[in-house]
Amino acid sequence: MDPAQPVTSSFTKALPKVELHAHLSGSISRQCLHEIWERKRAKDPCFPIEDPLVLMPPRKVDYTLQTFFQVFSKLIYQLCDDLESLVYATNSVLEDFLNDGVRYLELRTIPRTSPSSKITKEEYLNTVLDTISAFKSNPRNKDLSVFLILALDRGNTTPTQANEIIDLAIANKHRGVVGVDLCGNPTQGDVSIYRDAFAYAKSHGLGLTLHFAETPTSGTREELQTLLSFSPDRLGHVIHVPDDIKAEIVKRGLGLELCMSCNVHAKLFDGGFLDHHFGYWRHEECPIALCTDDVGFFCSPVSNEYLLAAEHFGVDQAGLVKMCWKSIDMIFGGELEKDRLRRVLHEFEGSTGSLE
Ligand SMILES: CNc1ncnc2c1ncn2[C@@H]1O[C@H](COP(=O)(O)O)[C@@H](O)[C@H]1O
Repeated sequence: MDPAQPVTSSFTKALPKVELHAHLSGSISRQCLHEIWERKRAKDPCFPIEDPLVLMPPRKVDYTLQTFFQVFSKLIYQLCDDLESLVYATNSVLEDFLNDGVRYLELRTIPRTSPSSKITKEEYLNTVLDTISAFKSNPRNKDLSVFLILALDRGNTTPTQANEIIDLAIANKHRGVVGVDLCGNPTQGDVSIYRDAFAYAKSHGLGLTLHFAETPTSGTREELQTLLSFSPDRLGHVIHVPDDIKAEIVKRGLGLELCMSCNVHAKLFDGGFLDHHFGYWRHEECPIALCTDDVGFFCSPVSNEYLLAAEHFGVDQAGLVKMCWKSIDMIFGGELEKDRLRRVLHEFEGSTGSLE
């Protein structure tokens, strides 16, 4: 590898990447949503939802928190409210990550009933897991390992429901559920009510990742101290963090899932790419995985997130590869997967001359 060579999109696409922070429903491409819509429309000409390509025009990425969460309830969940559409969408998401050069994926999703209550949480989860399993068994997809994280929707999940989701996660560990997450609208809910649920998850060997300091209101010292008291393994977003809490994160060496395009386009802080806190965290010891969050909204695949790190922060080829080496330590998928990824990255390092 020659650090003097510029970082190109073919380099970041070929770079063997891990994607650790991707919400299933937010990762569905507009084209895929459109195809699901067409199928529904063919079956029922009165299907009341407008074409996703009209509701989410091709280059639109400026989804702020005011509009963002509504798109799930008013569009995506209405389209993926039956098992056939869920399978179609999940396959499409997996293929998109594979085609972007992702070699290890931890997809996350909130087990949910469909708006029309045609699906139970168990059916939802079984369908996603069956789809992942069928995808993995196809030799064409052998380069991508896929695992699942179950998420709790803060503000919309009672402690009892949280425990039920953790029960589902524990019961499906053998099928590839590796962790749990706390997500949802960061302006809602009291995170302290999930203490017991997360302790229960950890006691069964599940990894714990938390959406952390996404907005100033969810970045209060009280909330962040509560979240850190759950002993998370990784943190997502990590935007509005006071200095003493930053120091604690560094002391613990927590893995950071940073989502540049999401944070900039959703205006989760004032400023552009150059002001993104990747610029701060990249100089700390914590491992970083650049992630997409919701590529269906922000239209920046993982390879582009690595390209942005090069363009805006001057990270060279060697720097990006080093980040990928460190990000392997963050995965919840176990030592065999870590070994596999190290082999893949090693091979990549040996072959990069041909990419330049
Ligand atoms: C700004 N980024 C974000 N912050 C917080 N929560 C987010 C999110 N992006 C997505 N979600 C959460 O994930 C769900 C969609 O995926 P699943 O239906 O579970 O697969 C959304 O409803 C939201 O609760």
